[in-house]
Amino acid sequence: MPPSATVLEPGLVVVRGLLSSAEEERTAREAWAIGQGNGGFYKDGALNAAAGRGRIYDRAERFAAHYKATCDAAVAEARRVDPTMPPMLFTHLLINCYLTRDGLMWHRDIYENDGKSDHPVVNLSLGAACRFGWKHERQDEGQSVVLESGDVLLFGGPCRYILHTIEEILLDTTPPWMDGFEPGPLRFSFTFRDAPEVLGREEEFRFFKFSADMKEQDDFDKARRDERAALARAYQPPKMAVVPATPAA
Ligand SMILES: O=C(O)CCC(=O)C(=O)O
Ligand SMILES: [Fe+2]
Repeated sequence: MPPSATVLEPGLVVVRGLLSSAEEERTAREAWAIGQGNGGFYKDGALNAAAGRGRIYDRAERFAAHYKATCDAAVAEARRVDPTMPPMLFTHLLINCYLTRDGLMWHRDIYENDGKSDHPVVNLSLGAACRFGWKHERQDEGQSVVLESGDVLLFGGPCRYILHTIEEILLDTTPPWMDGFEPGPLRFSFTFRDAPEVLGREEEFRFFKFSADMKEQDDFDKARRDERAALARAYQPPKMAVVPATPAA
């Protein structure tokens, strides 16, 4: 099946059908295996990020070459359909493993380990589907999209700093290959990031919990509001040019 891309809005694109189901299964099994070891999804016998979620964050070179190939193919496809989507260079991978229905709270990817530019965050889903919500401002009504196994969501350019949430993991919506999956139904997300600033400092971000950092989220929102207010104050309506009517000959 050739990949197909949908532009949800400029800077926000879903690419579907990049991986075969054999590739999806292989990647999920590989991620589950990496997650059991040192530097995996667990710390002191418990999942390391939340009650139902474990995470791995490390530099790109730690992972097999097919991750970069998938990321690059998704970026190329998204840029083909959306000219506002910037390029990106994959430097770090965050793998989230969700074992319960619990998703992830509203947040913006504003931290150093998320990357500091408008280059897209590239997010591959495998296993159980999820409902992904997004909006630009806190007071906006959110929109949502279901991400299924194999879907790649990219947010960059004008959407790089959107507010987003994983509303729910749909544990009963799994691809056929997950029927035989040893730990049972679960969701993986593989988030590819262009974050050259943190190369060599991966240890600092291994157990990062953004729920503890909501002040930074609030500060970011306030800075946005202030910036928009300043732009609105500085705005001068364009002067209308008065063109004299040409007298009829
Ligand atoms: O799991 C996902 O798909 C989203 C992860 C996410 O938003 C994040 O880690 O910042
Ligand atoms: Fe995020």
